[in-house]
Amino acid sequence: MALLSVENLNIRFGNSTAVDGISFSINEGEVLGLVGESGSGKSVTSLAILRLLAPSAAMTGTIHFDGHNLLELSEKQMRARRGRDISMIFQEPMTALNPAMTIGEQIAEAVRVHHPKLNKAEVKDRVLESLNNVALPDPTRRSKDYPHQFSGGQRQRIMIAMAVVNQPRLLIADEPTTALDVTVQAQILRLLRDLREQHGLSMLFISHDLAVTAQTADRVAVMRHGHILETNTAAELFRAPQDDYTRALLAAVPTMHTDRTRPLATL
Ligand SMILES: Nc1ncnc2c1ncn2[C@@H]1O[C@H](COP(=O)(O)OP(=O)(O)OP(=O)(O)O)[C@@H](O)[C@H]1O
Repeated sequence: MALLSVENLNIRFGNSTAVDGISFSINEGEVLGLVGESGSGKSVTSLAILRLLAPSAAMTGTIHFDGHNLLELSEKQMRARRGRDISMIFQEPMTALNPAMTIGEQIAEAVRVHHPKLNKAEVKDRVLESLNNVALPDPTRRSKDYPHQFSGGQRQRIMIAMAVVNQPRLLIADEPTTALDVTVQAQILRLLRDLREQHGLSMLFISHDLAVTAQTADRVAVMRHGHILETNTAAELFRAPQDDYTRALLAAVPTMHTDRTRPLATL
């Protein structure tokens, strides 16, 4: 059975439709990529899963997670799931991190919200373990530092540590590497792959970049103007794209295997 199953999800803001009857599912341990241009409805979809959209958003359809329709849960029931069963990371870690608190305190707070009975030493152990999991160097000392004392890539690691500290079953990663330079981007993608391998984390990986998505996801859903145009394994999508828009996205992907000695027309 799918861990997450979105069926016929429709999201409107007043008269404008942001998401128009989309369906997709994520199996246990699977990474689904959601790829599409700006404004296609990717972020709105992820916020709907966490029930974090403004009350002005009108939603129909179902979002089943672990057997429950999230759209029918009370706010209290949803709060118990956010950050514990389902976590999210964003493009810009500074929006998720509090600049006035040390990173250790912030991750500890994320632990205590869902595990109020743990004592101080147990919380501290979990904080250091999560910083170890994301390979932040010297976690004991650095947990006492503030967000601005880290590089962009380190901040992204810290946000990931905070997102996975309670061992969620689903991680929603919304453009997690877009703001990073290419080398750091590759390191963060590797980290996400490692976390998935080591902890069986399921993931919804959102990006406008098909190449990055294909490196990370098992299956990819291509989204445009609030619709999902096609969903396929990353390999099949590259081999035999079904939709013109997917073909256009693929044409924009630089290939490592291009033989530059051949004239362009024969490629
Ligand atoms: N609070 C809101 N009120 C009204 N319209 C909104 C609101 N949030 C999003 N939208 C609209 O919903 C549509 C989908 O936006 P969304 O942010 O999901 O796109 P996206 O694919 O994530 O793009 P980006 O990569 O730029 O974040 C857009 O047309 C956007 O203007």
